Order: sequence, then structure tokens, then C-alpha cells
Amino acid sequence: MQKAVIRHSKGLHARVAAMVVQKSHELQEKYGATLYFQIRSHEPVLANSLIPIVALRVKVGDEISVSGKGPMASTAVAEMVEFLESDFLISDSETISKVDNVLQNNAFTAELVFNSMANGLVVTDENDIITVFNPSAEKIMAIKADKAIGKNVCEVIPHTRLHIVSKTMVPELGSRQVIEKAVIITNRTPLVVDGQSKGAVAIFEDISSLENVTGELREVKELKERLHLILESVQDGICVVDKKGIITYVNPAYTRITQTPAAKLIGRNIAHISPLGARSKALLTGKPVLGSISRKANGQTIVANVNPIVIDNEVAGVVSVVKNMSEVQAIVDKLNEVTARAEYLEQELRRAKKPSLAFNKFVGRSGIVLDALAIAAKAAEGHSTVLIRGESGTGKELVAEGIHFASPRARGPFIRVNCAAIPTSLLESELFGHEKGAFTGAVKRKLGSFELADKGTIFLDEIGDLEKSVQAKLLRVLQKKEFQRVGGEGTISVDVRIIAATNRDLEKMVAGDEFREDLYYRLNIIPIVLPPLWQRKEDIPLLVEHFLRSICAEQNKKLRGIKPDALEVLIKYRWPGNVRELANIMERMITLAEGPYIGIDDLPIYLRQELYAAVEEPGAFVSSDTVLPWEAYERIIIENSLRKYGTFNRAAKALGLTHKTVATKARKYGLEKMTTWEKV
Ligand SMILES: Nc1ncnc2c1ncn2[C@@H]1O[C@H](COP(=O)(O)OP(=O)(O)OP(=O)(O)O)[C@@H](O)[C@H]1O
Repeated sequence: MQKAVIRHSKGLHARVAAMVVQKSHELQEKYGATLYFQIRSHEPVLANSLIPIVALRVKVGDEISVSGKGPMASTAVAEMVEFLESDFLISDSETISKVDNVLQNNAFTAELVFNSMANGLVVTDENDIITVFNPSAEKIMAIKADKAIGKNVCEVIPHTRLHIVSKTMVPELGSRQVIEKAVIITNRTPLVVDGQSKGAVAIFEDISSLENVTGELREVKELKERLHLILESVQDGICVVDKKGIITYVNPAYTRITQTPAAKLIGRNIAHISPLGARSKALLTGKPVLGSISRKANGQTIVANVNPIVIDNEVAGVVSVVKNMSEVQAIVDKLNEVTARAEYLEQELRRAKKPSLAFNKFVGRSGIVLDALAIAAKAAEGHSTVLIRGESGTGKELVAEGIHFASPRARGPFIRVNCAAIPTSLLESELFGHEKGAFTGAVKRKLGSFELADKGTIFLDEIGDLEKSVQAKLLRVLQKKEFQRVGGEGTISVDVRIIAATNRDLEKMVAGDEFREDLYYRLNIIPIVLPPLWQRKEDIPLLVEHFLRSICAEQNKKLRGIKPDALEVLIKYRWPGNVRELANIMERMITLAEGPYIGIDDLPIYLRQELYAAVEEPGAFVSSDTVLPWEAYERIIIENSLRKYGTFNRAAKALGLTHKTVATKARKYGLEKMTTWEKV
């Protein structure tokens, strides 16, 4: 090793360094020796490489140690020392061109490095003119290099700070910048040579994808937080186990249900706690274990659903969701109770709707009434249209109601329309409804009776009073079970059982062309005829008793009964207004009666006058010009004897009948509990 002191005024600057490198190549070729330079405490550098030599920043007067390796190293070292201490004046053109090559090659190398950098690189000189603008900078900034190099950096890059860094000579590291959609992070460094600013360099990187990842990470964190909140607030207990069987999470509900604090669960291995349990099984098999019931140490019975967590076809753990069976049991018990109650009520409802009971409101035991009710009960079982005929007040509506409540439609509506009471102009919209604005005054849509009666029964009372135009519409409903609202376009179909009633002679009306024949046949599928009251006089005492009881109850009166003579007048009367008239008279008498019994004086005068002859003759209970059905007489005889003798036994003796016969007949006529045969 030998030392050389540099005498060249600029030290080993680029050109001189290039000469030294060129010399080193020459000596290596000549002597086969490799040379090294070392200055101060720096590591030795190869004398063949330009940049490391320039980087040593050797100045005039500096001392360089030159060493060498190879067979003739010392000769080579001596020659190099001599060269280093020379004034580097070269005159031969061949050497100059070789030196230029060294310089050129190094410039190329630098450019290659810049071009292949993934980072953006921008270099400015001391006048803020861009001297380097590499391809990555082009890509990141979307500016072509030829539009940048040679221009002032402030014109090319908006918001640049390179000119500031160059001026202040203070580096700015890690500054974040948003350019277009890209996020960029930049290091700006001044280029300082001998304490003088020679410009600045910016190295930057597009971190958009990194930012995206950061954003995704934030979202994942939020999601995690949300899931955590959900898990913490659900009522089901949740326990998470990792693939090794270690409990990693339990929610508060789990600790509540198992009555074990989280600290005693987390970190423990289910292989120790419950090696044969549902969690262990699911972890082992990778299959769900559902509805597993277990009894915990605290006596609680728990039902668990355990599902494996499968990631990339591998079981990464299990999640167990548990419920306290006692809570579930309480709900099941409640449900059973409610179901049982509903079943009971349903049965009761069915019982209440038995045909016989549905017609209970209809009082009467006369054969003709019982016949009519038998048909009604049979009709109730089906869906056919029923036509109830009978004089006014014979109980047509009552029978219609009975049919509805005895039918499978009993739960549906029973809608009554009195065809005679509604003006024809309104009847159509009453029956079929109308659309909003269909005619004057129709401010909103109205549902018609047919729609209201859907799944139930419609009772068309006084059908004989329908105008022919409405008859035609009704026929269509009967035929097709569908209709249109007044002013409406669409067809509405309904499921309705139709019961019609009239006191008019429809056959005569058909003959006189007042009633459509086709409608008549459509309606008259199951005819039920209710006889007028005068044809079933034996029902009168029953009805009297019935109204006495019901009206007294309504008016809170305590009448004990009706005197026989008064009852006889009622039986005798012809009742053009039928049961309705009887009900009205009873109401009037009960309201006005002063004594405990209704007597002959309580009857309306027109009834008394009509029956004067009959009541004058003691013992006679009917006038000689009237003939009643046999049962009516029988009823009166039984009643009279019971009233006179007070017991079945004594009455039977007087009548020459057995006790059993009298009792049976008394029951038949509803006399066994009647107040009317109490001793007056
Ligand atoms: N057999 C009966 N038993 C008890 N009440 C009856 C009986 N028949 C009729 N009524 C009562 O008489 C009144 C008239 O009966 P309902 O309205 O059913 O007769 P209707 O034949 O439909 O009469 P209309 O033809 O005038 O409409 C009602 O209050 C009804 O409760």
C-alpha cells in the first residue's frame, strides 16, 4: 500500500475520476493487478468504478491509500500513485475518448436505474428546471417526460414544493398528496454540493392501493364492531371455539344462561370441560349438531345448536348457540294452554251452533211448524238457495237466521236486506255497491250487501217487491255468483248463500209478468212455508208463555202469568198480523198490567169485543163456529185439569188417564213449568 496526495485543484471530480478509472483499467490489463482506494475511515473502493470514487469526494490535498491485489500489484500501485499525484493533463486523443466512454457509460447506467425504478423521480436544477422525469413519474402524474424536462417545475407540477426545498435546502419527507384519483407519498430532498443548492429531487410512490386496503381495513373494523354489538345484545347464548377446542368468545347471554362468568370459560379447552358434548362432536366431525339438550351443573337444561366454522374446507372452530330450555318450556306451556283453550272454545262454538239449537229462538211445537223447521235444518247443511214463504210476521227472518247459524257458514256474516224498504234507485247500489263518483253523491266507494255477505248468508226479505230491472241483476248473481259494482268495470265474485223470503204470491206475479219466471225458479230451490198463526193455534200458549218471560225480563216486571180466560181469547183470535201482532199485544199488556196476572181486562178492546160470546159462557173455551186442531183442544184440557187439580196424579185421575200420559202431554205442550196453571 502506498499513499498519494491529490494536487489537482478540483480533487477527484467526475472527469478526473473517469481518468483514474481509465488508468486503473490500463494497469489491470498491463500487470494483472486489481487496485483499491481508501480515504480516511471509508471502506476501500474498487479503482475500476467511477461512482464510488466520485462518492469519496476527494478534494485537493486529501491523502489516498492505494492498495492492490495480483502478481505485480506493487508495480501497479506505484504507477497509480504517480498518476494520482500528477496534474491529470492528458493530451493524446485516444485516452480522452476512453475517458469520455467511461463517463458516458455511467450516465447510461444512471438513466437505466431511473427508468426501471418503480418510484416516480423528478430532479430539478438550481434554476428549478426539470432535468430528470422518469417513466414512473410519467405514469403517476400522467404527464409525458418531454412535456416536463427542460420546463420550470412550477409550470409542470401543480402545488409542487421542489423549488421551495431547493431554496431552503430543508428536506420534506413522507408528505401525502392527492393527484387526480391517486394518493401519493413523496420525499423531497435538496441537492447540496459544497454547501450550495444545486436543485432538488423528489421520489414518490402511488399509495392508492394501500389507501384502499386501509379503507377496507376500516370497514372490516366497523363490521367487527357491529357484529360484536349484536352478539353482545342477543338473547341467545353464543360460544365460539377455535380449531384447537379453546373457547375464544362467549356473549353475555351465554354467561347468563350457563351462570358461569366469561373469565371461567374463555381460554379453556372444551376437550376438558365437555369432551363428549355437542361442541366437541361438531369440531371433530365438521358437521352441525342441532337440538342437543344438556343439563348444566347449575340444574339448568339447555338446548344447543352447534355449527362448524369451515374456512377453505377446513374446520376452523365451532359456534354454539344455546337457549335456556326452562324459558322455551314456559313458552311451550303457554302455547299448549292457549291451544287447549282455543280447542275448547271451538267445540263450544260448534255445540252452540247445532241445528236444533240454532232454531231454538223459534217457538212452536205444532206439526206444521216442526215440518218447516225440519226442512230448514236440512237446508242448512247445504248451500242451495232457500225461499221462505209465509204471511207477514210468521217468523221468516227467524228461520232464515236459524238456517245461517245452523250452517257451516255460521262464522261468516248474516246480512239482511229488506227489498221493500229501499227505493229501487238505491237498491242496486245497496246490493252490489258502487264505485266512487258512480252517481251524484257517491263520494267514496261503497261495498254492497253481497260483498259484505261474502262467506256468509244474504237474506233478501220481501223479494216479491223487487223491480224487474233489479230482478235481472239478481238473476245474474244467482247464475254466475258474480256481479259488478254500480259504475264499476271489474267483475266481483262472492261466495254467498242466498235466502229469500216473501209474503207475496210469487206464482201469481209470474203469471202476471210482474216477477221473472227464471228468477222464480232459481230462488224456489228449497221452499219453506211458514203457516199463519191461526193455522197452528196450539202454538199460541207457548208463544204467550215465551213472550211473557222474555218481555218481563226485558222490562224487569214480575208478572206471574196470564189468566185462562184471557189466554182463551188470545187462542181464539185470528191473528192477521201473526206472531208479530201477538208479540206486540203481549208487550202492550205486560207494560200496562197492574196485577200479578194478565186478565181479560188487560186485553185490547178489539180483541175482547170479537170474542165476547166465547167468554160469556162459563166452561166454554172456544166459540162454536171455530174448529181448532185436535192438539189445541188437548192442550187446553191438560192445562185446565192441571190448573184445577195442581198435580199430574190428581189431574190424571180426573181425566181417566195415567199419570205418565198427563206428564208426557204436559211436557209436550210445555206446561210442566208453566206459571199459568198455578192456583189462581
Ligand atoms: N215462532 C216464533 N217464535 C218466537 N218469535 C217469533 C216467532 N215467529 C215470529 N217471531 C217474532 O215475531 C216478529 C216477526 O218475525 P219475523 O220478522 O221473523 O217475521 P217475518 O215473517 O220475517 O215478517 P215480515 O214478512 O213482516 O218481514 C219478530 O220479532 C220475531 O222474533
